[in-house]
Amino acid sequence: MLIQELGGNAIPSTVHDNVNNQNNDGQTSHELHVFSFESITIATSNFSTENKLGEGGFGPVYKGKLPDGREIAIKRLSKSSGQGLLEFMNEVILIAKLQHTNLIRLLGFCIQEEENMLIYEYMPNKNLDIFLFDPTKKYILNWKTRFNIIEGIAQGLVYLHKYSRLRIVHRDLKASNILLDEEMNPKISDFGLARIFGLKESEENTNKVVGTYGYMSPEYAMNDVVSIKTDVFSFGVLLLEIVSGKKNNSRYHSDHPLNLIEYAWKLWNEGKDLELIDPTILDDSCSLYEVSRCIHVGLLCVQDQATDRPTMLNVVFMLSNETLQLSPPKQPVFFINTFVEEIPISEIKPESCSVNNVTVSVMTPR
Ligand SMILES: Nc1ncnc2c1ncn2[C@@H]1O[C@H](COP(=O)(O)OP(=O)(O)OP(=O)(O)O)[C@@H](O)[C@H]1O
Repeated sequence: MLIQELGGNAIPSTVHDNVNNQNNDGQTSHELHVFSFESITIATSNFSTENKLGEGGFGPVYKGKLPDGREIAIKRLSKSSGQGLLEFMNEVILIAKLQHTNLIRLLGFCIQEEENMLIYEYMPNKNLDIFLFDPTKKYILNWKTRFNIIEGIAQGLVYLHKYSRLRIVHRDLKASNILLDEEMNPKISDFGLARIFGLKESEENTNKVVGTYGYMSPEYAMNDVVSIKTDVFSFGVLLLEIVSGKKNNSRYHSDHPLNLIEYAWKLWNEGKDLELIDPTILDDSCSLYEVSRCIHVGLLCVQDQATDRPTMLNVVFMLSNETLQLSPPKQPVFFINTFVEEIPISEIKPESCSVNNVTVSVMTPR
């Protein structure tokens, strides 16, 4: 991996060592820029409010413009995130090694005294959440675009789970973590929360819990068990949200307080699954067969038992191979038993979930 220094920033030698060690593992070599704080300050007009793109659980994100005209996004990690230099460097190395058309690309990093920043390629259409759940913007997402987004996310996850050499579980997959380029192609973001798995390990208990309410699988929400099937569950929720234009952490159905998963399963079981479709996608280009198959695949992904869920590779196969017979999805039990009464979030697992995009996380050193 080639590191280029922009602007003469003072980098601790361990940073160089850590990054350079990655040269030995046979990964594709590419450039990772070290940005000076000065260059970032200029690019963001001194971190002006106009350049602020938003704020996530790890701090604010700013838009910047480099002298050559390139646009960038700067994630300014809050000092209170508990992230030390080592964790930061792990994240940098991890992300920089991941290269796939459906993953956001890390261009470099900046270290200023106690403060760490990640520099990404800029995504002009921001994220999926902004379009999907906005009554005026959702029209921009026709079915063809939505299907392309679904397929892209699935491909990105297959890469993370299977082909990236490291087995990576994202753990916080959700609509706001799907960034969109100028052509509305999806790029999965936020790998700061991902965890590297040893090749032989398939799942583990972890005391570092990060995730978002509505997207967390039962075994993760209740027992902190993480595996690639945790992401499959979140992908299933995302798929149902993309098809329906509805959020999973809301209640649907007038008589019973069903969440999106329960509602989708009920409709599917009654042979009325197409009632789930967001009416805004119903035009001539919309293949109802394709939509129906997506709902079916989504329901297979959100099954309570991790072992019942397909792998992301299977998901890609199911989405692309129309003749493949799909098994019936099992009825969701977990949500009926635990969430049907509006249990206050604080009573479920206050330290490990988020509501309305505010993620609350327990961060302990690795
Ligand atoms: N590379 C990027 N290009 C354009 N916008 C971005 C980029 N990265 C992040 N953003 C935007 O910045 C905002 C904050 O993003 P961030 O990933 O920090 O938080 P989040 O995903 O909204 O929340 P959480 O931290 O809970 O996952 C979001 O609106 C996101 O769309």
